[in-house]
Amino acid sequence: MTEKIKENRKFIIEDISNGLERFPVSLIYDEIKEFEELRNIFYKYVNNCVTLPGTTSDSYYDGCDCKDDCESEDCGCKSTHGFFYVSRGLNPAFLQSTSILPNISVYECNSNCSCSSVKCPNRLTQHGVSLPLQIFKSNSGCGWGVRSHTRKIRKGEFVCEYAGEIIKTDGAKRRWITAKEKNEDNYILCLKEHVKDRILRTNIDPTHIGNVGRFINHSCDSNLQIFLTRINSLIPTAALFAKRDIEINEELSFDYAGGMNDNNDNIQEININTERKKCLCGSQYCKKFLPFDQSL
Ligand SMILES: C[S@@+](CC[C@H](N)C(=O)[O-])C[C@H]1O[C@@H](n2cnc3c(N)ncnc32)[C@H](O)[C@@H]1O
Repeated sequence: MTEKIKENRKFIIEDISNGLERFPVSLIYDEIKEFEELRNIFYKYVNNCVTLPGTTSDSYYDGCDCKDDCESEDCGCKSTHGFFYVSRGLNPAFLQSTSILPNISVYECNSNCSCSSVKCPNRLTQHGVSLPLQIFKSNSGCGWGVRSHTRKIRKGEFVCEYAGEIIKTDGAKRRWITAKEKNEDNYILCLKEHVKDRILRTNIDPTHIGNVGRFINHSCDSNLQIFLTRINSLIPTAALFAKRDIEINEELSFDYAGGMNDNNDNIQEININTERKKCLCGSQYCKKFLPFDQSL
């Protein structure tokens, strides 16, 4: 990892992903101490989630047998699961339809498909970061944050996934309690999908092992939205897409609750019981506290 001193006396790591992402992910900071503190906690960059024993999913879904790179409506993946992408981004219709974690999953073409892994338009998040993302100290008081520092992001564009260790729920509970006891930040994202009468739960912990998504802060009026995508595994990927056009250097954010409404009437009570963290997003729609998963 190369570290340079810039003229304005800020330090920059040119690519914290060490070449794992298609685009370098830079990290800019003012004091060596800040980077050393980060490295004591976050010690491994990965570009996809890593599974621990007991959390793997061996089942695959079938692929398509397209020879035309999935142009035709007969594509097995499209006709079975639907088609969500246009112009190398998420169809804006899906972004407008809901602000909550939608009860749909995007199925991308996968290693069982015969289409081109490069040209097929039904392969997007699997290519990883395609934007000049930069990790920086946010002005909001929320610690590190993420922005796109040399180009705008257009509505529907894929930004990055929220990658980390996939852990079981009892492990997530243990880790959450330990972090709370040590007064450390919580990074665990719990995804819940309602499938028939069951809730499928996926816990992602990027505290120590993760990607750039780990540095994205919460906002009650966010510019990114989570969608679940599935590629080569039934374990979903938490993919972050732009909800609207985003300016250069505008801080990126997503709703940690996936937009699911907290019951505001109970917020004070919950705060007393669980010591929820105050939200610093500064939006006019701010719900005052960070979302909290009560099952942890
Ligand atoms: C996924 S991390 C985001 C990156 C984090 N800022 C960092 O410095 O590593 C989540 C943590 O960031 C902080 N955070 C994120 N959004 C926040 C917000 N709107 N208000 C206050 N703290 C926030 C909280 O400490 C939270 O546990």
